[in-house]
Amino acid sequence: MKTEVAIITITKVIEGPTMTAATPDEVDCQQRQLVCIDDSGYIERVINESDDDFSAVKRDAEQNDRLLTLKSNEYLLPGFIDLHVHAPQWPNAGVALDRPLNEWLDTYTFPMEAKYKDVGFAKRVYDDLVGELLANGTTTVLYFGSVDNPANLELAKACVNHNQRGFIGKVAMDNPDQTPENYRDASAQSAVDDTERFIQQIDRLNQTSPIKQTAVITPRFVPSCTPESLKGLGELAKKYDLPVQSHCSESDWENGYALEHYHKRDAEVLDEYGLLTDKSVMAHGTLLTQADLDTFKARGVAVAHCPISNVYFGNAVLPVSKLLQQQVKIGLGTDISGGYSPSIYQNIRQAVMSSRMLNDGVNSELAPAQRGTNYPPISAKNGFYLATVGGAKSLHLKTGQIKARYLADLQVVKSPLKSFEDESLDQIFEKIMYHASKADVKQVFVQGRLAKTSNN
Ligand SMILES: O=c1[nH]c(=O)c2nc[nH]c2[nH]1
Repeated sequence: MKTEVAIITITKVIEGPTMTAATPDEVDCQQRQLVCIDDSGYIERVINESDDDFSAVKRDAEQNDRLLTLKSNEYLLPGFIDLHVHAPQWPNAGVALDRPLNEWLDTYTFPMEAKYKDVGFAKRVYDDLVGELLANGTTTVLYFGSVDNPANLELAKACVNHNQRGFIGKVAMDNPDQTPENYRDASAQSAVDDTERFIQQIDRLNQTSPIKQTAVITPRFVPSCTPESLKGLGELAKKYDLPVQSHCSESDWENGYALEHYHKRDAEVLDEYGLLTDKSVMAHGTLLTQADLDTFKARGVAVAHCPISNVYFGNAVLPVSKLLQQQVKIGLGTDISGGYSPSIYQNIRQAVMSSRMLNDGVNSELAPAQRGTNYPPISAKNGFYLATVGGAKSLHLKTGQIKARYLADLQVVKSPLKSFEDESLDQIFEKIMYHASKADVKQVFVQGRLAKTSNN
């Protein structure tokens, strides 16, 4: 019997220095590699300068016009994965962050999200947002949409048009006590039915889109849902084996709501309704207890750490090093617009800074030994790991690293600062983490497809 041999065609070869997380604490930096990308958008091989066929592969790519050689101050990194974005809140980025969470939601956020009944408005905002996130080096995003499906479908189409991998949720919020009349699901049943309809719409969209989009079961959070919608959504998650996203233990007010209304922690409520699975991503978690973390670990639930947003609404600092040490899945999220910045670089920096304050403590009236906590601060390398490998593991994606058989989700980044003397790749890596902005992200590839380019 003849065995079929799949013929792999290399469509692009990128030559240059690479930086990819190897472990939470180590970044593998290489001075010169060839990253060979195949026609299905996967990295087929990574070739070192010392490998026998380095020159031959480079020559062949050059002759066939497939070689991209990075400029002398450019570096190839994996694209970032943003685990928490509220797409409809993009026009509000940076607005009213001094208000408490419940007031911010009622006064600014829900009224903005209600505007997405206007599909034309949705189209304009989502086109801009998806382009902006890609321009910042973000290749995969876990999005909260809004209540209204026509707008959510526009978000999915914007991802397809811009070549971004989107995980997108129709937001379910049917509790009349905690949601405004003009912006809520009419009933628990309609919240569940509309979620199922959105799953089918995404399936249809995927039949013609090269980069697949994924529908996500999205109960907004315990306060805005009724037990009936939580139950129905848990059943849908099981029926379709889909990812789930929500907010969990995100602030004193929200934490208190579950305790007062259910006499349970919100993690327990979500778990009871089948919403904590190994495909669940829970945003914030600043107030998770050890028992909650044990549940997350047992179920395989991931935390979307949103360090900028947590400064405003979190009421505490998430002990990232504790989660890493306990091997609870964790990645990074910008939380537009609870977080004002669409840049994962900025969130890496804030994650490091918040962790240092958690370790040191903040009250100068206390003696040093009483002031802080025992959770070690995290490093820029830890932050980079969360933004790449952590996100990929949370979404079960083979991406986030520059490795054979991984998706070619990549960003070309220019070193933001001049070098005045010889610097190690490790030093350059740290300077990129601390200084890079959108202007330094020169090209972005998602599944091998060019999604951003800039000529300067
Ligand atoms: O930061 C947040 N942004 C939101 O939109 C939201 N909804 C519930 N809880 C939330 N937290």
